Amino acid sequence: MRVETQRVNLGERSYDIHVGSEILDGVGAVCRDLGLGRNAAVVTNTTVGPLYYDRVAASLTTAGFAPHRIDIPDGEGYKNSEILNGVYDELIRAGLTRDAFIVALGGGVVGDLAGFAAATYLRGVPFVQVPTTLLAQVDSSVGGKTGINHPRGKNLIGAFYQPRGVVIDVDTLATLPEREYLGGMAEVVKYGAVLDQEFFAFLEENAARLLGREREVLVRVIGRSVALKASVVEEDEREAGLRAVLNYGHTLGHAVETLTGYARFLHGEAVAIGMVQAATVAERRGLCSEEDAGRIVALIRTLGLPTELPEFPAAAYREALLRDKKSRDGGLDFVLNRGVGAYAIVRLPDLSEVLEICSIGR
Ligand SMILES: NC(=O)c1ccc[n+]([C@@H]2O[C@H](COP(=O)([O-])OP(=O)(O)OC[C@H]3O[C@@H](n4cnc5c(N)ncnc54)[C@H](O)[C@@H]3O)[C@@H](O)[C@H]2O)c1
Ligand SMILES: O=C(O)C(=O)C[C@@H](O)[C@H](O)[C@H](O)COP(=O)(O)O
Ligand SMILES: [Zn+2]
Repeated sequence: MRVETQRVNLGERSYDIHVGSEILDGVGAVCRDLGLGRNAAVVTNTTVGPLYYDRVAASLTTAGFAPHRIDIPDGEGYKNSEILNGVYDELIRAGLTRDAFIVALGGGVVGDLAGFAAATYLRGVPFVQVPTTLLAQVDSSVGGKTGINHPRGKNLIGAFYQPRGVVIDVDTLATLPEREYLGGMAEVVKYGAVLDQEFFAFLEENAARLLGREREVLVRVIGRSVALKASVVEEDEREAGLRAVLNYGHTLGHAVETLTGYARFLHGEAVAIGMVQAATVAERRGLCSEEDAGRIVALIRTLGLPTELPEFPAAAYREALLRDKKSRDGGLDFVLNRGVGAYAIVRLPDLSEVLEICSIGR
């Protein structure tokens, strides 16, 4: 199969995203072409490591690198400062100096945490993303948002730090559990819902093929998703404005994740719930017809994702929402869909409207 390469144009921080089949064995060659130093810390987790570490390590060794394996425990609940400190300990124990680099091999949790370790270890070493979940392939491996959660809120500690390259082997999705695969679909729906009407229609028409994980359709969907994300990041790398569009569904989604202790819903599931609520708010505000809001909800349902907000007191939602990074002065910028395939970022001076429309606290 062909390998498609897309460039993320960010001046001296530009990099390539390679998407294809059987390209895990090419990670070493990509790192060599980037001119990276000899020592590579491969951060992975206790699930992905046993599946894919050996292949990545072999390709690094063949390309002349010395790989060091660092395993973290598996789960969103471990995207925290304690585990991050453990990674620093391992980097120091291995004696890795500034000419070393980090390879993040895994899903978004590994990518975010390893990326933040790379941003901060010795004030910054290069890193390469090798995402192995659908979510990480279409979203978290691209764009340079790295970080960890805080018990009071999602991704509250982090840095913008771009990878030097991204290697996406779609074959790794063959071992991904169904629920995780569907969770990744939520971020795919997000791109269509607010950025690309044609892509949204393609997803509607090809939902069955996507559910069947057909490789051809997956390569196309991953390719379009990263292209859409790259175009947003190129315009607004540090989320001064436009990039907030990638947070569609996340304001309530993050609140749901925090309130449920990162245990009940996957990130993508929480985003799916948040998108349903955002479409409802958009409809009530006259930004979107009932039909278009219905299409968004229907696609989310077809892809087997949840739509119902879990019950918590309004005060709990209010507190969680105000911790959103788009919040200031008691209000927040809320990303809404304008029909299907376009967006509006609306300033909500207080949260009562959202709480009322979403029937929170009733
Ligand atoms: N930085 C960003 O721009 C960005 C974007 C979206 C999401 N995120 C973050 O990403 C995280 C969610 O990422 P995720 O959905 O990838 O979750 P995850 O990293 O927890 O991975 C999901 C599960 O799949 C397993 N897994 C990974 N690859 C596998 C494979 N190929 N085969 C079998 N099992 C595999 C993992 O071990 C884990 O159990 C959240 O923390 C979210 O905040 C970040
Ligand atoms: O890349 C972005 O920008 C995003 O918002 C992508 C989101 O899917 C992702 O979940 C991100 O980590 C959310 O970031 P946050 O700044 O809202 O914590
Ligand atoms: Zn997300």
